[in-house]
Amino acid sequence: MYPSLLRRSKYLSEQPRTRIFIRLMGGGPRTFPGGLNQWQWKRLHEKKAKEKEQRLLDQEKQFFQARMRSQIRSSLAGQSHPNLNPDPKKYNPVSPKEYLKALADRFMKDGAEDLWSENDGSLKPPSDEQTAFVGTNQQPGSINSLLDLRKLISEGRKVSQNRNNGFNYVKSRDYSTHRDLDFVSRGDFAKPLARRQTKFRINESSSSGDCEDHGFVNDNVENFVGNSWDERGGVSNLRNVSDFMKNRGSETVKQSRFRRNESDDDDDDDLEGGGDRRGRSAKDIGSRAALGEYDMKKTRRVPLKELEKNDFANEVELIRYELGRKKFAGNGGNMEEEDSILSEKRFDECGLSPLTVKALIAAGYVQMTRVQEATLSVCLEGKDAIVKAKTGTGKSAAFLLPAIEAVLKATSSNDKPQVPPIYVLILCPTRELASQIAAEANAMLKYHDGIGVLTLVGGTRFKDDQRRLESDPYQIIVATPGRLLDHIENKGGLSVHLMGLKVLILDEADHLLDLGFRKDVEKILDCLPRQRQSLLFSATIPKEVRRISQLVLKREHAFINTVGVGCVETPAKIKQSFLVSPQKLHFQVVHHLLKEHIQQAPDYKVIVFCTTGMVTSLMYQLLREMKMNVREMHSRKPQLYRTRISNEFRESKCLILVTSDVSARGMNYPDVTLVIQVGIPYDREHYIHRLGRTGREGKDGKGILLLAPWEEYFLNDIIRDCNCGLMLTRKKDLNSEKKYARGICGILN
Ligand SMILES: Nc1ncnc2c1ncn2[C@@H]1O[C@H](COP(=O)(O)OP(=O)(O)OP(=O)(O)O)[C@@H](O)[C@H]1O
Repeated sequence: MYPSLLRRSKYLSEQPRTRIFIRLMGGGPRTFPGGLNQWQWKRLHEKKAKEKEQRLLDQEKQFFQARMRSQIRSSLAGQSHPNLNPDPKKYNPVSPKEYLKALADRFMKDGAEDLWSENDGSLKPPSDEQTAFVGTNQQPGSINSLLDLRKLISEGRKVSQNRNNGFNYVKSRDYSTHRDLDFVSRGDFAKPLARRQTKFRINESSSSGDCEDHGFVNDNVENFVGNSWDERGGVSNLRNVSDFMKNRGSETVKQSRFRRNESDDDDDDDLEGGGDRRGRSAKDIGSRAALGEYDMKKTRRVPLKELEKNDFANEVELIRYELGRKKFAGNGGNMEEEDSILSEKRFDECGLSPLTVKALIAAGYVQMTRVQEATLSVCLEGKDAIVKAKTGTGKSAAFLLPAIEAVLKATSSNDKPQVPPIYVLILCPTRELASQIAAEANAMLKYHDGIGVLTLVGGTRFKDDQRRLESDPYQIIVATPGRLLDHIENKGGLSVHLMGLKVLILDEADHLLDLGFRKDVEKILDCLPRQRQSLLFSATIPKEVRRISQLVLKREHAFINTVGVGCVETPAKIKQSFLVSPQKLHFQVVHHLLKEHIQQAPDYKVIVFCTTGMVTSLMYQLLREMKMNVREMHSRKPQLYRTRISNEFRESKCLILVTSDVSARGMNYPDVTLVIQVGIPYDREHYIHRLGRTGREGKDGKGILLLAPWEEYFLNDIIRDCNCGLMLTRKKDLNSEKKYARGICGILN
């Protein structure tokens, strides 16, 4: 094919609608209905979508105008309009233009400015008062400042909706607990706002014993209180309000701020914390009141896009989850118990086969975990789903159980295919994880005869795989993408077996859809039947992955998120801290941390993550020289060695595993007491997954992130984007502690 054609087809295949079409047509059509070419077809759809949005906006406007007319009529008649606020002094109505702007905010997304027409008034700069509220460094009159203002209005509106709209209640639930302050204080953005809160949090932490076990890190926590945020340049980092707004966490601050404004006027000043607020309060600008109570619409417009539909499903799941939590709290559960991963529902209540339930009980599973409860009903119905739940909460069983049920259903049907089909394909990123999942599946199949599970992973003899595939029928395959693709491309007949596939599962889906694996996964997908159920699971699902997930999932899929929108993504019981010290001292620091931990926890089990295989190997050798009980695991080691070490570490106590990221995701080593991450993790997701090797099943755990001074910026990344934990960025010059010259440490949650 010509290069330009190649480029074109690549671009087209990235366009969801066209891609689906291409897939349906098997290879991509040259012409589209009506004799249109690809580009005309694409433009036609874009135009239609725009027109639809414009129509909806027009409808909203008409609705508003009708409301205004009825309001004017009733005021002329001397009656009070039901939608008018009874206390006009308290809630001054805004002008229709301002209202329209706020209204347009509903369509506030990329390119929404196009929806504005001259009739809506020109895009004027915000008034002085508004600018004063929004921030300080904006150029008056710049479009950016206006957009920020709009965004702010819409944020305020959302918060006011939270109070009125049942669905949005869930989103705001965390603000109403003592976690408010954790949430608000998280991140640099919070510094100018919440010095008092931070002190409060520290005191709270110490009094609840949160910080007690942090060793030398915690010794300095009290001293941190006295330091100023400005030490780290945190306040000055926020160069302007755009930065502030872009910051996801800042939305949290805004929301919390509004919420507090609405609920408790007396506390406004404390939360606003100084110079940013003049004149108008948040209530005047952002809340429902700011819209003069004209905006009484209780139900939201029907979402247009698929993603919005999924958000709705997400909201429903959140409500279910929240109701469960409330019910539990109502039954006398306290906060501590609420952190348990288990729900109240038992496995025998959800329509699983009795033999599976028997095997689960034999494995010690009686009650479901929350993620299992949330997903099982959806998955058992055969729907596609993308599921996000914290590390160590039982996601593996959540996808294995519906997979096993699908196999049972398929085998019990009367169709007897000539080639024994593979009914379930589970893809995962690492070999050890594949073996672990296969072992768990086998445990659940303990009482089912004739259902086989096969792992296809790299590092083993290809021929052995082939021999096994030929000799025995396997209904469930657990594979890493590379090896599976080898089999598919090798024309060993695997593709034929895969034609009967019923369920495809991507564990650690975000990683598998990441650039490193995506090409292989796409090739595999091309060989699978389209009529199948697809399930995607991970503890982290960034937005981009949600979008890419459309590659795998059907249009009508469920998005189940048991983490909660905007909630901390790491298990609550893991105490996280960080340490910044010169890189040349890292080895000594790790050695010291390990010695200290071994003294504190006699049954220690520690994982030390290093950035590369070579560093892992070096760290292992040094620690071994220091007579520590240590093992190493990284991709440079042969598979047999890796499997042996993995099994040994799973069974043992009093052992240290030095490893690269091959152990970062999914590995379930029980009772790991400490995770040390040496050097900057690849990204925030890696940080979360590595940390998640401890504190599993709702147990306690500790995580320490050790950074070089030039890697310190990563702290801002995890604060800003991931809500990994509360970030008390207090830090302490450890010169006095000679061991870590110029070291800096702090508590992450
Ligand atoms: N219903 C249950 N009852 C008791 N224990 C369970 C239950 N479900 C899972 N577990 C246990 O919880 C632990 C964590 O499970 P699992 O490895 O599936 O977590 P995960 O959510 O997949 O974690 P990760 O995100 O790290 O992959 C395992 O030890 C598993 O045996």
